Amino acid sequence: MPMLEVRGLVKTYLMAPEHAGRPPRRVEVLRGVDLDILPGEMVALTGPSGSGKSTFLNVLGALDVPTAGEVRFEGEAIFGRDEAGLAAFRNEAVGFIFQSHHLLPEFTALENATMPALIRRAPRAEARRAALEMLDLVGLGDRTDHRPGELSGGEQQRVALARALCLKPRLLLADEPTGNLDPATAEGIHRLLADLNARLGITMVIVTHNEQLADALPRRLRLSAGRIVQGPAAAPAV
Ligand SMILES: Nc1ncnc2c1ncn2[C@@H]1O[C@H](COP(=O)(O)OP(=O)(O)OP(=O)(O)O)[C@@H](O)[C@H]1O
Repeated sequence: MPMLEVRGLVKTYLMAPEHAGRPPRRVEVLRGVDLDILPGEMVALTGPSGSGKSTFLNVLGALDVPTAGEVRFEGEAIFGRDEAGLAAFRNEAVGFIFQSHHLLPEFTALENATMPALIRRAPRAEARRAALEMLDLVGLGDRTDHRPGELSGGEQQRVALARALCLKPRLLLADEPTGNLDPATAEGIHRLLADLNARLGITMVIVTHNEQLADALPRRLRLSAGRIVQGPAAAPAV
Protein backbone atom coordinates (compact mmCIF):
# COMPACT_ATOMS: atom_id res chain seq x y z
CA MET A 1 0.00 0.00 0.00
CA PRO A 2 1.34 3.50 -0.77
CA MET A 3 2.25 5.64 2.22
CA LEU A 4 0.80 8.69 0.50
CA GLU A 5 -2.04 8.71 -2.03
CA VAL A 6 -2.80 12.09 -3.51
CA ARG A 7 -5.93 12.38 -5.62
CA GLY A 8 -7.22 15.34 -7.58
CA LEU A 9 -5.46 17.81 -5.33
CA VAL A 10 -6.38 21.41 -6.05
CA LYS A 11 -5.11 24.52 -4.28
CA THR A 12 -6.46 27.88 -5.28
CA TYR A 13 -5.72 31.13 -3.50
CA LEU A 14 -8.26 33.93 -3.61
CA MET A 15 -6.63 37.35 -3.66
CA ALA A 16 -8.36 40.59 -2.82
CA PRO A 17 -9.37 42.38 -6.06
CA GLU A 18 -7.17 45.22 -7.22
CA HIS A 19 -10.23 47.46 -7.69
CA ALA A 20 -13.26 47.67 -5.42
CA GLY A 21 -16.32 45.99 -6.88
CA ARG A 22 -14.30 43.45 -8.91
CA PRO A 23 -14.43 39.74 -7.98
CA PRO A 24 -11.46 38.29 -6.07
CA ARG A 25 -8.54 37.14 -8.23
CA ARG A 26 -8.00 33.36 -8.29
CA VAL A 27 -4.45 32.00 -8.22
CA GLU A 28 -4.66 28.35 -9.26
CA VAL A 29 -1.49 26.75 -7.92
CA LEU A 30 -2.27 23.01 -7.88
CA ARG A 31 -4.71 21.93 -10.59
CA GLY A 32 -5.40 18.29 -9.90
CA VAL A 33 -2.32 16.51 -8.59
CA ASP A 34 -2.38 12.70 -8.54
CA LEU A 35 0.53 10.88 -6.96
CA ASP A 36 1.41 7.76 -4.97
CA ILE A 37 4.50 7.56 -2.77
CA LEU A 38 5.55 4.19 -1.38
CA PRO A 39 6.96 3.64 2.12
CA GLY A 40 10.73 4.18 2.13
CA GLU A 41 10.83 6.13 -1.12
CA MET A 42 13.14 9.12 -1.46
CA VAL A 43 11.66 11.55 -3.94
CA ALA A 44 12.94 14.82 -5.38
CA LEU A 45 10.37 17.46 -6.26
CA THR A 46 11.54 20.15 -8.67
CA GLY A 47 9.83 22.82 -10.75
CA PRO A 48 10.18 26.47 -11.62
CA SER A 49 9.94 29.15 -8.96
CA GLY A 50 6.28 29.73 -8.14
CA SER A 51 5.15 26.36 -9.53
CA GLY A 52 3.71 25.35 -6.17
CA LYS A 53 6.37 23.08 -4.64
CA SER A 54 6.15 24.58 -1.14
CA THR A 55 2.37 24.71 -1.37
CA PHE A 56 2.26 21.02 -2.26
CA LEU A 57 4.69 20.04 0.50
CA ASN A 58 2.70 22.06 3.04
CA VAL A 59 -0.51 20.27 2.05
CA LEU A 60 1.22 16.85 2.26
CA GLY A 61 2.26 17.68 5.81
CA ALA A 62 -1.13 19.19 6.74
CA LEU A 63 0.42 22.61 7.33
CA ASP A 64 -2.07 23.88 4.75
CA VAL A 65 -5.46 22.60 3.56
CA PRO A 66 -6.33 21.84 -0.06
CA THR A 67 -9.18 23.57 -1.91
CA ALA A 68 -10.29 20.19 -3.27
CA GLY A 69 -9.03 16.63 -3.55
CA GLU A 70 -7.64 14.19 -1.07
CA VAL A 71 -4.44 13.08 0.62
CA ARG A 72 -4.46 9.66 2.22
CA PHE A 73 -1.65 8.74 4.61
CA GLU A 74 -1.29 5.01 5.28
CA GLY A 75 -4.80 4.57 3.94
CA GLU A 76 -6.49 7.29 5.98
CA ALA A 77 -7.76 10.59 4.54
CA ILE A 78 -5.85 13.19 6.55
CA PHE A 79 -8.22 16.06 5.86
CA GLY A 80 -11.10 13.99 7.25
CA ARG A 81 -9.56 14.58 10.69
CA ASP A 82 -10.52 17.33 13.11
CA GLU A 83 -7.95 19.95 14.20
CA ALA A 84 -6.62 17.74 17.02
CA GLY A 85 -6.28 14.82 14.60
CA LEU A 86 -4.38 17.00 12.12
CA ALA A 87 -2.05 18.21 14.88
CA ALA A 88 -1.44 14.59 15.92
CA PHE A 89 -0.64 13.68 12.31
CA ARG A 90 1.84 16.57 12.01
CA ASN A 91 3.48 15.74 15.34
CA GLU A 92 3.60 11.96 15.17
CA ALA A 93 3.98 11.05 11.53
CA VAL A 94 5.79 13.94 9.87
CA GLY A 95 9.10 15.74 10.32
CA PHE A 96 9.80 19.02 8.54
CA ILE A 97 12.96 20.81 7.57
CA PHE A 98 13.11 24.09 5.70
CA GLN A 99 15.66 26.24 3.91
CA SER A 100 16.05 28.31 7.05
CA HIS A 101 16.74 26.11 10.06
CA HIS A 102 14.54 28.06 12.53
CA LEU A 103 16.70 27.07 15.49
CA LEU A 104 16.28 29.05 18.69
CA PRO A 105 19.51 31.06 19.01
CA GLU A 106 19.68 31.12 22.81
CA PHE A 107 19.44 27.33 23.16
CA THR A 108 22.12 24.69 22.56
CA ALA A 109 21.99 22.08 19.80
CA LEU A 110 20.82 19.53 22.35
CA GLU A 111 18.11 21.82 23.74
CA ASN A 112 16.90 22.67 20.23
CA ALA A 113 16.75 19.00 19.23
CA THR A 114 14.95 18.13 22.49
CA MET A 115 12.24 20.75 21.94
CA PRO A 116 9.63 18.68 20.00
CA ALA A 117 9.71 15.87 22.56
CA LEU A 118 9.37 18.32 25.45
CA ILE A 119 6.47 20.06 23.72
CA ARG A 120 4.85 16.62 23.43
CA ARG A 121 5.37 16.28 27.21
CA ALA A 122 7.82 13.39 26.96
CA PRO A 123 9.76 12.87 30.19
CA ARG A 124 12.86 15.09 30.13
CA ALA A 125 15.36 12.19 30.34
CA GLU A 126 13.65 10.36 27.50
CA ALA A 127 13.54 13.50 25.32
CA ARG A 128 17.22 14.11 26.00
CA ARG A 129 18.13 10.53 25.11
CA ALA A 130 16.22 10.71 21.83
CA ALA A 131 17.80 14.06 20.93
CA LEU A 132 21.31 12.82 21.73
CA GLU A 133 20.73 9.74 19.61
CA MET A 134 19.63 11.87 16.66
CA LEU A 135 22.48 14.38 17.08
CA ASP A 136 24.87 11.43 17.01
CA LEU A 137 23.18 10.11 13.90
CA VAL A 138 23.65 13.41 12.05
CA GLY A 139 27.32 13.52 13.10
CA LEU A 140 27.05 16.20 15.79
CA GLY A 141 27.69 14.10 18.88
CA ASP A 142 30.58 16.45 19.77
CA ARG A 143 28.66 19.70 19.22
CA THR A 144 25.67 19.16 21.51
CA ASP A 145 26.43 22.13 23.77
CA HIS A 146 27.02 24.61 20.94
CA ARG A 147 24.45 27.33 20.31
CA PRO A 148 23.41 27.91 16.66
CA GLY A 149 25.75 30.94 16.43
CA GLU A 150 28.63 28.61 17.35
CA LEU A 151 27.85 26.17 14.52
CA SER A 152 28.50 26.27 10.76
CA GLY A 153 25.58 26.54 8.31
CA GLY A 154 25.73 22.82 7.54
CA GLU A 155 25.87 21.96 11.24
CA GLN A 156 22.87 24.18 11.94
CA GLN A 157 20.91 22.34 9.28
CA ARG A 158 21.99 19.03 10.83
CA VAL A 159 20.60 20.17 14.19
CA ALA A 160 17.33 21.06 12.45
CA LEU A 161 17.36 17.57 10.95
CA ALA A 162 18.01 15.96 14.34
CA ARG A 163 15.12 18.00 15.77
CA ALA A 164 12.85 16.87 12.92
CA LEU A 165 13.81 13.22 13.50
CA CYS A 166 13.60 13.32 17.29
CA LEU A 167 10.02 12.01 17.37
CA LYS A 168 10.84 9.28 14.82
CA PRO A 169 8.59 10.46 11.96
CA ARG A 170 7.75 8.04 9.14
CA LEU A 171 7.71 10.85 6.59
CA LEU A 172 10.26 13.66 6.25
CA LEU A 173 9.26 16.70 4.19
CA ALA A 174 12.20 18.91 3.26
CA ASP A 175 11.68 22.29 1.57
CA GLU A 176 14.95 23.42 -0.04
CA PRO A 177 17.01 22.02 2.85
CA THR A 178 20.30 23.04 1.23
CA GLY A 179 19.15 26.29 -0.38
CA ASN A 180 21.29 28.39 1.97
CA LEU A 181 24.40 26.21 1.84
CA ASP A 182 27.52 26.20 -0.33
CA PRO A 183 27.79 23.29 -2.80
CA ALA A 184 30.17 21.14 -0.73
CA THR A 185 28.09 21.54 2.44
CA ALA A 186 24.89 20.91 0.48
CA GLU A 187 26.42 17.71 -0.88
CA GLY A 188 27.16 16.57 2.71
CA ILE A 189 23.52 17.14 3.73
CA HIS A 190 22.32 15.26 0.64
CA ARG A 191 24.54 12.30 1.51
CA LEU A 192 23.28 12.39 5.08
CA LEU A 193 19.64 12.37 3.94
CA ALA A 194 20.31 9.43 1.61
CA ASP A 195 22.06 7.59 4.43
CA LEU A 196 19.14 8.19 6.83
CA ASN A 197 16.69 7.05 4.17
CA ALA A 198 18.66 3.84 3.65
CA ARG A 199 19.34 3.14 7.34
CA LEU A 200 16.06 4.19 8.94
CA GLY A 201 13.71 3.71 5.99
CA ILE A 202 12.18 7.17 6.46
CA THR A 203 10.14 8.20 3.43
CA MET A 204 11.38 11.55 2.12
CA VAL A 205 10.05 14.19 -0.22
CA ILE A 206 12.70 16.81 -0.92
CA VAL A 207 11.94 20.04 -2.73
CA THR A 208 15.08 21.24 -4.44
CA HIS A 209 16.40 23.54 -7.13
CA ASN A 210 19.59 21.50 -7.11
CA GLU A 211 19.60 19.49 -10.34
CA GLN A 212 22.48 17.32 -9.21
CA LEU A 213 20.67 16.24 -6.05
CA ALA A 214 17.45 15.65 -7.94
CA ASP A 215 19.29 13.51 -10.50
CA ALA A 216 20.94 11.48 -7.76
CA LEU A 217 17.66 10.49 -6.12
CA PRO A 218 15.87 7.28 -7.06
CA ARG A 219 12.71 9.13 -8.10
CA ARG A 220 12.27 12.56 -9.50
CA LEU A 221 9.04 14.52 -9.87
CA ARG A 222 8.41 17.92 -11.38
CA LEU A 223 5.57 20.35 -10.87
CA SER A 224 4.47 21.90 -14.11
CA ALA A 225 1.31 23.88 -14.84
CA GLY A 226 -0.17 22.79 -11.53
CA ARG A 227 0.33 19.07 -12.10
CA ILE A 228 3.00 16.49 -11.27
CA VAL A 229 5.02 15.02 -14.08
CA GLN A 230 7.68 12.34 -13.69
CA GLY A 231 11.32 12.98 -14.49
CA PRO A 232 13.37 16.08 -15.25
CA ALA A 233 12.36 18.91 -17.55
CA ALA A 234 12.90 18.12 -21.21
CA ALA A 235 16.13 19.61 -22.48
CA PRO A 236 15.48 22.75 -24.51
CA ALA A 237 15.48 22.15 -28.26
CA VAL A 238 18.58 23.48 -30.01
N1 LIG B 1 -0.86 32.64 0.83
C1 LIG B 1 -0.84 32.84 -0.50
N2 LIG B 1 -1.76 33.66 -1.07
C2 LIG B 1 -1.76 33.86 -2.42
N3 LIG B 1 -0.89 33.29 -3.26
C3 LIG B 1 0.05 32.48 -2.75
C4 LIG B 1 0.12 32.22 -1.35
N4 LIG B 1 1.15 31.37 -1.12
C5 LIG B 1 1.69 31.13 -2.34
N5 LIG B 1 1.04 31.80 -3.31
C6 LIG B 1 1.33 31.75 -4.77
O1 LIG B 1 1.29 30.39 -5.13
C7 LIG B 1 2.30 30.12 -6.10
C8 LIG B 1 3.14 28.94 -5.63
O2 LIG B 1 3.91 29.31 -4.50
P1 LIG B 1 4.97 28.28 -3.84
O3 LIG B 1 5.66 28.98 -2.75
O4 LIG B 1 4.26 27.01 -3.51
O5 LIG B 1 5.96 28.02 -5.08
P2 LIG B 1 7.38 27.29 -5.13
O6 LIG B 1 7.37 26.40 -6.33
O7 LIG B 1 7.67 26.66 -3.82
O8 LIG B 1 8.34 28.52 -5.40
P3 LIG B 1 9.90 28.77 -5.03
O9 LIG B 1 10.69 27.73 -5.80
O10 LIG B 1 10.14 30.15 -5.54
O11 LIG B 1 10.04 28.64 -3.54
C9 LIG B 1 3.10 31.39 -6.28
O12 LIG B 1 2.68 32.01 -7.48
C10 LIG B 1 2.72 32.24 -5.08
O13 LIG B 1 2.71 33.59 -5.41
